[in-house]
Amino acid sequence: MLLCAIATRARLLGRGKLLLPFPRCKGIAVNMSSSRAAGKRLRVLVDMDGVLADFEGGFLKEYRARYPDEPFVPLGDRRGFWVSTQYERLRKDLFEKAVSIWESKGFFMDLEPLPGGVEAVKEMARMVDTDVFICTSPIKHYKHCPYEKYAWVEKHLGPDFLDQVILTRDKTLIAGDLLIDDKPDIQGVEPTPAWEHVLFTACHNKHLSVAPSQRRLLSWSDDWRAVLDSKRQ
Ligand SMILES: Cc1cn([C@H]2C[C@H](OP(=O)(O)O)[C@@H](CO)O2)c(=O)[nH]c1=O
Ligand SMILES: [Mg+2]
Repeated sequence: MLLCAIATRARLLGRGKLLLPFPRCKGIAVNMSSSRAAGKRLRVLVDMDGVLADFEGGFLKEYRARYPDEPFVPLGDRRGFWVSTQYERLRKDLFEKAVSIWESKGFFMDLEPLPGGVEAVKEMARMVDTDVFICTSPIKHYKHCPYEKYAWVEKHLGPDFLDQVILTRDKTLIAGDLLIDDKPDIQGVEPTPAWEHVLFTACHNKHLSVAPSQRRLLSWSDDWRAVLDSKRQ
């Protein structure tokens, strides 16, 4: 109630900031950035690995360079989200070899952008009434990955985009209208996340039949603009 009263009396400033009109509150900006508070802004959460950055391609290239004599899984034969699980099935000790690749310095930093992803995110960010966040999970071996994820965003999307990075191991806690993510099952402590999960097609999930209610984006050439528009009021 009080917040409502404050909000109605406040002057709206640019992107979701309210400047209180009361003399004693002069100059105090209250963050009203949530799409709910602003009324009609769309909030899009975009995953990083497998959606913007080519984790699978980068992994296979590095694995083959480091272990040229070991068996490997061609991208066309990938099944299941976790690379290490499939490698372990191939031969038990390949689990550790696979893990050693993404725990190495430079792995996340050097991932190539997936076609069209960076351009799509930049375009989304320019759309009216649209907020875009990169929502990505760091691996638990934290020595390089969190730093390199930020560095990747700075390199490919620019330093201003660093404000849009959300690092979390539990994406169900993040509120948004859409989550574009290549992981088929996104679970966490929140049983009913705010977002609709749009499954981004990747080599490991393309054979899965998804629930009729779940939407897919086949690639960044697919009609992601229509998916966003469908969520606007
Ligand atoms: C181990 C592993 C991680 N990842 C990605 C997912 C997470 O990033 P993202 O949330 O950006 O998709 C990150 C940590 O698990 O690495 C895979 O995509 N496949 C894997 O097999
Ligand atoms: Mg991913």
